[in-house]
Amino acid sequence: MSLAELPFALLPERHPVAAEFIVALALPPAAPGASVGQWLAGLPDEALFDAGMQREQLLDHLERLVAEVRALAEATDERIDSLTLLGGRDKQGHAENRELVFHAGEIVCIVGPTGSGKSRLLADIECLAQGDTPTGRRVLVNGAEPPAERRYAPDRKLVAQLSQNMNFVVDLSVRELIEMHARCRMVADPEGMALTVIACANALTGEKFAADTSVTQLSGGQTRALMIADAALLSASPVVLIDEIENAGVDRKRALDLLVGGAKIVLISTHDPLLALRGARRLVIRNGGIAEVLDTSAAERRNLERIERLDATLMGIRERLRAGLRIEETLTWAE
Ligand SMILES: Nc1ncnc2c1ncn2[C@@H]1O[C@H](COP(=O)(O)OP(=O)(O)OP(=O)(O)O)[C@@H](O)[C@H]1O
Repeated sequence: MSLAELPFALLPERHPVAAEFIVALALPPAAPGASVGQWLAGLPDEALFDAGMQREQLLDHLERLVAEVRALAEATDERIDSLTLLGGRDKQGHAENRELVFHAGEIVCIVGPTGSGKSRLLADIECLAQGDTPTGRRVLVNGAEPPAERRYAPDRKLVAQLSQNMNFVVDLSVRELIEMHARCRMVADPEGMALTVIACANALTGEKFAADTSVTQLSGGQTRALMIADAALLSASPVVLIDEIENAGVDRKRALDLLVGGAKIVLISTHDPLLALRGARRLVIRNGGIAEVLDTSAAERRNLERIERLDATLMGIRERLRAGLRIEETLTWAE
């Protein structure tokens, strides 16, 4: 059925963006039972004049809007089961000689000294490098070279990157911002989704915030928590890259659980043992190249449990300091 034949009453359900466009132009709704074409034919000239549109142009506009929305939905719904990283060369030009495959639901950590090339590796994945970055690495999607439009069209990005700083250029409430994102993603219930994302973000951070808080008033930790919850629940990107989440006042364990729950590939650059040992494996970067790939061993997993207990004790001390209490008892680390 063409758009002109569609009953006008079905427009909000079938093509919500087109329905919103009509509301935004302040055009009057159709008589009961009318199709979109009949509505268009019956629109008073002055309403069209006020909207700055001609009759034929309006149908053309609506049809293009519907087609674009459909193309966008098809592009972002494509499943990513794996990313393959084909090695390039380190800063000295030595070949990496590696082929690594990352699967959906996997956490991969990237460790290495300052300046060794961790961010470069994330950037190679972000731009789906094809031998055209300083490292010469290549990235395959589901085992094949990604088409060029994948790399360059911003609305078809596979990768959501959570960077260290997030500056908001608009002054919206948290609820408005996330609802806006949900609408762009064509989520069925944007209001409900916004509340879910906010509740999740609040579960990740010690300092809770209200839905009506302005985004510019969020602390660093709150912003981070919001971006993580948004990336986990609302982002269509099947790959999430994180450049450090330590020291941001975020519950890192929960954040990772949330992110991998959505069958995403999570790559995280970190020196935090809590995060580095939670991944199935970690890439050791030296001198711009992947020097080693370490699978997390059984002994390391056992140590992770100890480190988690240590971290819980430290968090408890932090909470007490925050509450203005003294820390005077002799501290012991229970095993
Ligand atoms: N294989 C490579 N060939 C050439 N240049 C490289 C290579 N890998 C990294 N570099 C360059 O080295 C510099 C440092 O790399 P990068 O910023 O990725 O380090 P980092 O490990 O993230 O550092 P930090 O921990 O301080 O954030 C960058 O300019 C980067 O482009």
